[in-house]
Amino acid sequence: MSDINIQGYSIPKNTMIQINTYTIGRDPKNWTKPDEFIPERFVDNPIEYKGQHFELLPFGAGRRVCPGMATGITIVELGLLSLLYFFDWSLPNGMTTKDIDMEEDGAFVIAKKVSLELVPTLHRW
Ligand code: HEM
Repeated sequence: MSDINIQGYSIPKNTMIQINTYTIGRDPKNWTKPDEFIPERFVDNPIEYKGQHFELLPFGAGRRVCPGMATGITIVELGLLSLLYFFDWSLPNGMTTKDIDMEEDGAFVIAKKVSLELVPTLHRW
């Protein structure tokens, strides 16, 4: 370990550095309407999540990248796919999408402040 200089910032040796991937992933320089849920933004987009594109780092990057990346993606995709395939989803008590409170809460880990409540109905083909 030694002192280093990165893009004009001098960093003494033994400094602990934390990369704020939350902020990077919401940087308007990289993303249009970064706070909006627009999954289509990833269609035909060369930026992917595997740690090679620093605009999007859900699994980190480099030597300490998440070793469970493939498992994590499989669990999320399979879980989400099952929920969407087998159930139709609606909001309770006459709520509309505009009534969903998207406020976030937390510090190191961010989550929705108010839990999302949905009503699943078994889909019939
Ligand atoms: C969608 C699911 C997951 C996400 C978003 C995720 C995200 C992350 C992130 C951001 C890191 C830190 C990477 C870094 O320091 O640059 C990490 C590390 C790690 N993840 Fe995951 N992870 C997921 C699933 C999993 C699963 C399923 C496993 C194991 C079966 C796993 C095991 C680990 C381990 C052991 C580390 C520490 C690696 C190290 O420090 O060398 N993760 N993960």
